Amino acid sequence: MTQDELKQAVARSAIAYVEGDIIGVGTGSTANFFIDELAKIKDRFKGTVASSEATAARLRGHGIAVLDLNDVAEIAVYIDGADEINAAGAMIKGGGAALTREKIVASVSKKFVCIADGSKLVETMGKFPLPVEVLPMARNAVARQLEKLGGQPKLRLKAGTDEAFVTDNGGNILDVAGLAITDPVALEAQINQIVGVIAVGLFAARGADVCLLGTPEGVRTLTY
Ligand SMILES: O=C(CO)[C@H](O)[C@H](O)COP(=O)(O)O
Repeated sequence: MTQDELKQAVARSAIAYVEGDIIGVGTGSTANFFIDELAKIKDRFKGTVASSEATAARLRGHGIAVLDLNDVAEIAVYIDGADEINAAGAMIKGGGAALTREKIVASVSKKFVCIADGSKLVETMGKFPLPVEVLPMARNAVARQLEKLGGQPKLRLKAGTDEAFVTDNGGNILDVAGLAITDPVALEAQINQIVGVIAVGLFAARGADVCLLGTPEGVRTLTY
């Protein structure tokens, strides 16, 4: 099976977790497969809250309503991919640059269902460089603080240019290599304290409740 077929399989399995009137929807290639599956059952719910402009556009393209989070009191379930996930359900996210809105939508959702191909399950997180969204004026100051934590931050660039990538929120992203994340909850709290950080792509204090992991033998369900 290809990685895309594994992603498609978990996206299909995630439909069983759809509940409530409003669905929280993540960002990335796995989330895109999920959106395509969600479109098939769009008469079963009222609308969605999207974690990025790209996700909102794909949902609207399927004729699915996208609501402003300010108009939503409660989300029963948030479904999203991950760049890495560990045995406790802590994740690295943000490869697709949507970490801040993903964290916000996840924080108001009762259940977080992570959908990922099997390659994302790791023992110790940090091989995937940790994305940190920062205010542009603070990016060098934050980078120096991240170096003190043992990381090697690198400014994410717009593909094919040497200009800084700009997120949906007007932020920049530092991708931090070289961190062996043995205590994800503590590191998340520590990075959140750095002035100029908008959000860190460590989802540990609020990790996944369920992970649907695509493997060649079928979809494995991990619960936390
Ligand atoms: O956090 C994310 C976007 O900000 C994605 O969930 C993460 O990058 C995984 O992406 P993909 O499903 O394409 O492997």
